[in-house]
Amino acid sequence: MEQVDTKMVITSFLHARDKSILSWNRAELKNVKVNLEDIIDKNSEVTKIQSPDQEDKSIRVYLRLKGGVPYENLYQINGDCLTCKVPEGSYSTRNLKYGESITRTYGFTKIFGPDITQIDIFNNIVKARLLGFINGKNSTLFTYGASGSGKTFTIVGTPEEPGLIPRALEYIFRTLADLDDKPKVKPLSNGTTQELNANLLRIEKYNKSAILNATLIDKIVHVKTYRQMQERLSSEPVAEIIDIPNVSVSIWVSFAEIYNENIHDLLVSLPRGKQRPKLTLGDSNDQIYIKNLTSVNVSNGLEAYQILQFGIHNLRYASTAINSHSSRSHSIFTIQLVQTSDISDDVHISSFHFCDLAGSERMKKTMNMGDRLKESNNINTSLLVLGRCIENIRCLQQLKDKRLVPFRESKLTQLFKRALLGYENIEMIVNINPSRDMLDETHHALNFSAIAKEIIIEEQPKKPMKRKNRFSEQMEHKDEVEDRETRKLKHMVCELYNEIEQMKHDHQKEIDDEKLYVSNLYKKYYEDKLKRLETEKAAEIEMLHEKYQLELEKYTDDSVINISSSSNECNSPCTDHKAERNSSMKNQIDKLKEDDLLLKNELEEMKNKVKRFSLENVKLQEESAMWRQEYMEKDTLLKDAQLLHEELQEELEEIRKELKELRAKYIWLSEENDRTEQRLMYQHSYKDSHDSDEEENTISYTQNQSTFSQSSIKDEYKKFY
Ligand SMILES: Nc1ncnc2c1ncn2[C@@H]1O[C@H](COP(=O)(O)OP(=O)(O)OP(=O)(O)O)[C@@H](O)[C@H]1O
Repeated sequence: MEQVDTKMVITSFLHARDKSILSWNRAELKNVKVNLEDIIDKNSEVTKIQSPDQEDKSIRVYLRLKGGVPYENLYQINGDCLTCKVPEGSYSTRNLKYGESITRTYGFTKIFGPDITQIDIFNNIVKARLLGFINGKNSTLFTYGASGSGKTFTIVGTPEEPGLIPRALEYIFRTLADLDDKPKVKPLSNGTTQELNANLLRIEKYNKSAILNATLIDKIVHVKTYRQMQERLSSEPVAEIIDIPNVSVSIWVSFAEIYNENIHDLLVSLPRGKQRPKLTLGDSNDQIYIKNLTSVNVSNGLEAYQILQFGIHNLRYASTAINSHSSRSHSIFTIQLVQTSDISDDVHISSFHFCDLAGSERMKKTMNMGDRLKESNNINTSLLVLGRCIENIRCLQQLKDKRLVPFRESKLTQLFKRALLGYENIEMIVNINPSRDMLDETHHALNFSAIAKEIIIEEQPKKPMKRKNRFSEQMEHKDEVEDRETRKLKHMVCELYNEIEQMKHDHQKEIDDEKLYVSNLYKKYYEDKLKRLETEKAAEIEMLHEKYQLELEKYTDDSVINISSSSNECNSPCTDHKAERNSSMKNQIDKLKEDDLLLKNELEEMKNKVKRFSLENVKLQEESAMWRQEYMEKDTLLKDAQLLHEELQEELEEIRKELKELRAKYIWLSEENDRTEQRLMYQHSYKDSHDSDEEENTISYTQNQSTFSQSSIKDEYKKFY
């Protein structure tokens, strides 16, 4: 029996919180070293099996057992219950007396055994939620489990076995046939929307194509993989096509990761070596959101798949002793559905979050050091905070025990506060690796699921969100908007300049490539010529060879006849001469044979060379076609960018003109004001110098003058306009 180092196990689950997680003035919690195991032990009733009625109201928690690993005699599945036998020596039996063992039964919404396929998981867990999502409801799906238990496999999958996100995207695009590829509004991360005019739409498209064309090689691979995946998925039952009358629908996706308690945007293309900037959290009406998170409008499954792959490429993975490709961060992929009414100002946004949690892990098993160790601490701590939040919510809801839920102690729990409190649909897939080696981790995950399943969810009403009146919105944020717009415009102009520079560079490269292409054409022409010559030469050699062969045969026959006829004769003076001639002829024939062999070898070499050249040529032609296509795309982009640039310049010019006019008006009005004041001063001094009986006349005169001057100002002002 394997002896477990208890001390090591405790620290593995409950390592002290990393200082980076805490605010500088917040004290470390005292009970941070309490394990979920202890919570379970104290509240043994949490493992109770729920009635179907309770089941409907609480968080749906599913269990998936990893496939392809030895399934030992530790687990027993009875319907939706899993009975787990914990052998002696395990960390989970640390409080038991010698010889005792524990058996605990856990209830789940559904259990998926090791043979279950990805499509079964999708049909049972996500499909119904997607219909709710299309109907305007928010949903969140978590995958929880130890490192290497199959969370990423479940949520992303492989091209051969696509996971929940690619399937959900494909389902949405197959279900919503009429998508708006020119959306009227964009969902902002704070829950509000931004109206999209032609310019902003163009910027959106430009940003998207920057992601789609990030690297040509990846693009080709992703397009090919997607086509294969789509072919596979197309054999699965087709979803009913939903057409919502008088409503325009658009799909937006975003992708973020929480790594070492820092939030990063995964859909930003950065120059090589540049660090991904950290994003902060914002709070709008008690809804926590990630500020400035990129949201990309996607019009079809292929675009969505490419963007998903772009984000995955930016995710942090590392090799640990447990999983050679272990996610080191929590990743959150969000699909947003924006529905805008064609007949009113109504906008409704629904979100579906897929949250792939980083795997909980034991330091001893992962053998992590340095950066990996810090990552592990942060991962385990944020999962611990998640566990504590869930436990406290359960106590609040069921035992009416007033407890503070420590949402603020990790970014993950802050972000999903509403979902965890039961205000949104929430599903949890607990992945376990049923091998004996992972027993403690599995036990831990099962206990976590038992608490999570107790949380009660509330009915989610669909609230249409009224778009703000454009004028009032502008008045409210006039200064802020102006400021932001100017900054945005400046930034855009800079970016466009950079882009134009980049495109010039690319253009030059294209020209070089074209040159290469032309030189290849010449090369091919000369190669063909060479080939022709070689064939002709080979035929000539062949002919010569045959001729020599004939001559040789003829000569040999003659010589043999001559030699045999003369053998009986006496030694004539010409016998020696003939023998000499014979041997010289033989030498010549041998030499000719050698030459022939050499020529044959040369010919063979030539043939190989030609074969190689033609293969290279085909390759070069393919590359050239690819480059030409890319060039054409870039050219269109450049033209678009130039058009946008010109339009922006015109807009800027108009703004400058307006400002100039306003400044002239202002100067004219202030001068006019000075003149009126001078006139009035003059009239006052005139009044003082006259006696009282003239006073009334003066006043009326002054009033007349003043009225005159005011009306003349008005006239002039009208004239000015
Ligand atoms: N049900 C399954 N069937 C076949 N292979 C699986 C299954 N689940 C997981 N795997 C394989 O096991 C390996 C580890 O899985 P995966 O990366 O999904 O684990 P993880 O829980 O996300 O780990 P980490 O938290 O370390 O990122 C992968 O190679 C994956 O393909």
